[in-house]
Amino acid sequence: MTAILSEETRLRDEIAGVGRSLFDRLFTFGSTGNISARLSSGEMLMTPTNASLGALDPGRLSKFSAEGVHLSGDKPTKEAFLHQCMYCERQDAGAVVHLHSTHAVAVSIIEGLDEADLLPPLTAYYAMRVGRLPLVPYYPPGDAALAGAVAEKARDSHAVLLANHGPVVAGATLREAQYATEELEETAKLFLMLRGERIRPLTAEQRDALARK
Ligand SMILES: O=C(O)[C@@H](O)C(=O)COP(=O)(O)O
Ligand SMILES: [Zn+2]
Repeated sequence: MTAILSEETRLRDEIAGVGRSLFDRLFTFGSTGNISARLSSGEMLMTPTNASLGALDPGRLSKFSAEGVHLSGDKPTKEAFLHQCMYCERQDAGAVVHLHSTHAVAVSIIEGLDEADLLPPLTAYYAMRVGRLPLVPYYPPGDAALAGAVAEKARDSHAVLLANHGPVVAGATLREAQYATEELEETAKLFLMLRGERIRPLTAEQRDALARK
């Protein structure tokens, strides 16, 4: 007989599976990064603080009410406010992924890039999955001011890059947030590989046509 899993059980398993996949493929390291997902009730599941994304226990994820009160599970990620801010600004968001992926972190440290949109649209897939990438000024991890600064940039973009820290990406589903975060990292890698070369990114018209799809 096929067991029918509840939405929450499915989402818990998915968070652990996505975390393991990202960790195993070196998209984040140690106990860096955090993941959250929103249930249709508005309640949120988040990864616990100091947990490795490679070894999450679905039953120990932190659960929050729709109003942001910690209800159960382990002590939540110190970026819980940041995740909640993303959901406030992005009404369509069903999940948020934050990583310390190496190439994106490197881009977050470079001086002199366009802080309203750090990476050029090198490929169609980047334009479709990520779009624009604003820089959020530096604040220490877990600082309440970091959450406010993210909210300001998230109004116009589902993906932001925290200065000297890493990407935060919202998606309608956890898979969408995961794929967009991976695309951001690969494009950051391409951008660094191509520094010093003459490049031909997509034009504004080509990018805008893809963003509408
Ligand atoms: O960079 C940090 O300290 C946090 O943003 C992070 O990535 C991991 O913190 P926890 O989710 O509290 O473990
Ligand atoms: Zn972090």
